[in-house]
Amino acid sequence: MHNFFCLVYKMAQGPALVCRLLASSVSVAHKAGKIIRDVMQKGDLGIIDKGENDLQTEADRSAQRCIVASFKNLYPNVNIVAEEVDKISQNLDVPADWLITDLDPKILDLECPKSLQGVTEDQVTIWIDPLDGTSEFTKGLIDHVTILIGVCVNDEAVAGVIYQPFWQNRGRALWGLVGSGVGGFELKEPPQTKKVYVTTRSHYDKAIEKFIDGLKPCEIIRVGGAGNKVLYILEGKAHAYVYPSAGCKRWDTAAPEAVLRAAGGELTDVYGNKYSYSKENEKDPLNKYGVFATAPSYNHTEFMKLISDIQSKNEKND
Ligand SMILES: Nc1ncnc2c1ncn2[C@@H]1O[C@H](COP(=O)(O)O)[C@@H](O)[C@H]1OP(=O)(O)O
Ligand SMILES: [Mg+2]
Ligand SMILES: [Mg+2]
Ligand SMILES: [Mg+2]
Repeated sequence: MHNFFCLVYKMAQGPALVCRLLASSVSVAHKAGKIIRDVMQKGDLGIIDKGENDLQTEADRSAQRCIVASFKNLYPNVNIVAEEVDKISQNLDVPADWLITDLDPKILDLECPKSLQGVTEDQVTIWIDPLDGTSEFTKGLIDHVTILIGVCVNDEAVAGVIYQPFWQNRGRALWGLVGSGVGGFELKEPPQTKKVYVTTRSHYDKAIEKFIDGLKPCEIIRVGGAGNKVLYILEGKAHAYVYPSAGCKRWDTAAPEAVLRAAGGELTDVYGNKYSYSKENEKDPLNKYGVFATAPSYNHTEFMKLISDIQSKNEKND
């Protein structure tokens, strides 16, 4: 009888906030993906260099405006942190059809994990990377590009969407909800015969090369984007993502971490510690101690021991 009243109460309340946020993320990502494809098709990318090897395009700016305006409209009390901070990207006066109010019905049907059912707007921070893999985007390597929307509760990334705008020319949304599962793709295990690691394409340097060399014998794949590299793990093309350097920010890892963790994998810094996704990190969003992510079947603690050994060896030789 008690369960019956719980069910009636839940139905009266509607889907939990975290599920609504994830459902919005999927719907908004589809629109932002279309915006990115349209910019690419027009051909005028409007490239700006924000720093050293740190590009931004019209697609980054417009996708961010669409995503942030849509979230602010539906969830005015949720904290939102997005990558692009210039005036144009922050202009939320967007065309009416960029304000997405749809909620993906498949996600709304999910059973929200008990621990997330009572979450309120003030506990939530959404970390948004409107276009991850900008460097690759400007070079026409469109398969590396993703849109990342990470739903975080207090410190933790609990739900997220990795959206590939150029997947089969129409795009697809891969999502995860920690404690519930993943969807939008087929989760695959990496090969058992050899270890495959995925790392940066555009931010490679001597120090990273030396670090990676310590991981031999293994295969190294170099591709762009944090979202894309986590997809390599999720789709069984790599055992781990290795980025032993500062450079990625919280918006690069929030969504990938949530999807990967929902699948049973792990993403931490070089010491095996989780990054915090609370809104306080907006002032200093840098993932200072690198990014190390592992597949569900690959023991993260053991991998981090291997990483620690490589670091010690490198320090001794320096
Ligand atoms: N040094 C850096 N400066 C700016 N962004 C970086 C840097 N290193 C990594 N990133 C961000 O992390 C993503 C993954 O890095 P990499 O491809 O080098 O492994 C990049 O696509 C970029 O995101 P974005 O493209 O959204 O600016
Ligand atoms: Mg960028
Ligand atoms: Mg990024
Ligand atoms: Mg970006």
